[in-house]
Amino acid sequence: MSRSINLAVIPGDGIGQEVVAQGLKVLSAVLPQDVKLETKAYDLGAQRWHRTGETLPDAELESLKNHDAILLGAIGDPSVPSGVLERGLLLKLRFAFDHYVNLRPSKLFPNTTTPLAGRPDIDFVVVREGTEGPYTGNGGSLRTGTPAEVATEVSLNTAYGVERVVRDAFARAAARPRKKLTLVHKNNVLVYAGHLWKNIFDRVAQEYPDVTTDYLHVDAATIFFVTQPERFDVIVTDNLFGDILTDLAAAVSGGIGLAASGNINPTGDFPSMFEPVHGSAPDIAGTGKADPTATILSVALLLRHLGFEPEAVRIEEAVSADLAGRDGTFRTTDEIGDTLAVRVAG
Ligand SMILES: NC(=O)C1=CN([C@@H]2O[C@H](COP(=O)(O)OP(=O)(O)OC[C@H]3O[C@@H](n4cnc5c(N)ncnc54)[C@H](O)[C@@H]3O)[C@@H](O)[C@H]2O)C=CC1
Ligand SMILES: CC(C)CC(=O)C(=O)O
Ligand SMILES: [Mg+2]
Repeated sequence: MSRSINLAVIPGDGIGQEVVAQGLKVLSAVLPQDVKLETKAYDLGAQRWHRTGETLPDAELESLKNHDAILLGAIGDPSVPSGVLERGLLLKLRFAFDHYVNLRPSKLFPNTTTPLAGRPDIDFVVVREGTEGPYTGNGGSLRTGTPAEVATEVSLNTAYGVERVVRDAFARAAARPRKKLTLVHKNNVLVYAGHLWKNIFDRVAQEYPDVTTDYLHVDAATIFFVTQPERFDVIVTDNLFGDILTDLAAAVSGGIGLAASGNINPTGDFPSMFEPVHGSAPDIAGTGKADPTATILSVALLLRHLGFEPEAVRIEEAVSADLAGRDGTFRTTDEIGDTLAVRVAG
């Protein structure tokens, strides 16, 4: 049987371009010869916007649908008004392709730095809702720019949207050895959205008697991410809380340069999109300091999603071995990519 991967690549802005180049290098190196890899690069991001004023034209959105998956670097640049690309390109993709499961695993690899005492055993996954919450653009501003300005940014939560992501999280928890699922929200204050989440969570829990469940308010969850991260196995939460918690998760488990993610469309109606958790890091773009490992681990998630499990494991093992061997000597983005490409090929 001949196998192939038809991959869309959106390098995007800042370090996005640098880390995606390394991700592709490792992807090419890990694939067996009988797998045909076709890539198509999409020129989307700040440069395109400056040139044409476009963020994500319909023709490109249509074309992106024809791929097996998307590899994205990062979107956003200080030269573009805040939100234009983040909303008009990145979130537009996540919403248009119904990426309702934003999967963000955290693992403390050997020999990596953590600010936490005692190197706790961190191995959890955040299932962040990806299409609703306060990120839908459901807001507005009155008397803009005046001292009497009023702004709203309403969090949208539908029973349909919450139930499908909660179900996905229960299924993931049931498939893991510890079988534990924590709902994180803020239902002591956000009573409407919070109770919708909690009620659906409790109802679906009845179908999973083997899964231990837990609930934490998001503020308390931040305490436990730092003091007791080993208590977490699978976490399900809304779009905003999940965004914030996963940067914190990255910071305690080796750094933002190691944090991978997948924007999954579980129904397979649209291509899923894989990207590092971090952004375009304008402060280090062009310096060679960007760690491409997060993107390379996102490539592993992409391969697993497409059914290339052995290749995904090879990348994860190569990263683990590479991190174990790091002695603190600075290596450029390219050097890390080259090393990992050699490791996965060997
Ligand atoms: N998925 C995406 O495309 C995302 C885009 N952004 C956008 O990126 C731009 C910058 O956002 P920030 O808030 O500064 O977040 P950021 O994640 O780009 O950077 C935060 C800090 O982490 C460091 N960092 C990030 N990735 C790193 C890597 N691979 N290796 C080493 N250090 C790394 C940066 O140097 C910076 O000090 C903004 O325009 C923002 O909207 C932010 C987050 C996600
Ligand atoms: C730039 C945001 C829209 C995305 C973000 O910070 C994230 O998905 O982690
Ligand atoms: Mg974020």
